[in-house]
Amino acid sequence: MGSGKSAVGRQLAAALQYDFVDSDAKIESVYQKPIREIFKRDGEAAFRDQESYILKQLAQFRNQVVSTGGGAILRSVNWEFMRTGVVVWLEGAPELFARRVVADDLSNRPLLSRGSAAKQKDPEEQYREALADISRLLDRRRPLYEMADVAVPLEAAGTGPEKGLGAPIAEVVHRLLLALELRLTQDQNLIFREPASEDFPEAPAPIAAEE
Ligand SMILES: Nc1ncnc2c1ncn2[C@@H]1O[C@H](COP(=O)(O)OP(=O)(O)O)[C@@H](O)[C@H]1O
Ligand SMILES: O=C(O)C1=C[C@@H](OP(=O)(O)O)[C@@H](O)[C@H](O)C1
Repeated sequence: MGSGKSAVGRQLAAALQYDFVDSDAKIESVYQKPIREIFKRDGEAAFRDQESYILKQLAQFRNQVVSTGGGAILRSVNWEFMRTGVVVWLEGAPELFARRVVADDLSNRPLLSRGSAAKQKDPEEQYREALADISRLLDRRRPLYEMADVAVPLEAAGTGPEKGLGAPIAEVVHRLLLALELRLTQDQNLIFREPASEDFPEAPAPIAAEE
């Protein structure tokens, strides 16, 4: 949430001459509803089913960079799909993510609980609330993010996590490519993992879109 998965993923795909797919955007186009509506009307569990279903479809393809939602790590079945590729964690401080999502668009981030009413609040208050929500999510999820194949730090050179200053997107892509190269010299198998097949575990059936 605000780590830059979409922004970095898009530039990484361009550098590699791969396709770029944002799984949240795919969910919105397949189910014809904004993510916030899916959460509001159908609930988080329905969203997670749709997310698993889309990740399973995407796992059939090669030569692509997939930017997932930040909660894709929550279901173990999703790891089977994501691990048909190399899983990257963009690792940063909650302060950095909170600053970005407040500057960006809180209204389409339903897990930032007070996001829908946030537009009326002053930026300092929005930041404090987003920071509390993101810190809580990160604390719970950190052990899952740590399962990624490659971790890329987002802090700008010379600043600590407490300052929360982010490196520019191009610098993050550069770090990612270097980390990937290093990781692949340690473990060639990462790119020779079994191709997607019919043997995949079933993704939960997504609920049908209304209307
Ligand atoms: N390295 C970066 N430096 C500055 N702004 C960034 C960087 N990465 C992302 N952003 C901005 O932060 C916001 C959230 O980025 P986004 O790619 O949507 O994150 P995510 O997909 O992880 O939720 C966007 O406005 C994006 O332009
Ligand atoms: O962290 C999460 O559980 C979620 C993150 C969102 O994606 P971003 O990480 O791109 O904001 C989106 O998938 C949904 O709101 C749930």
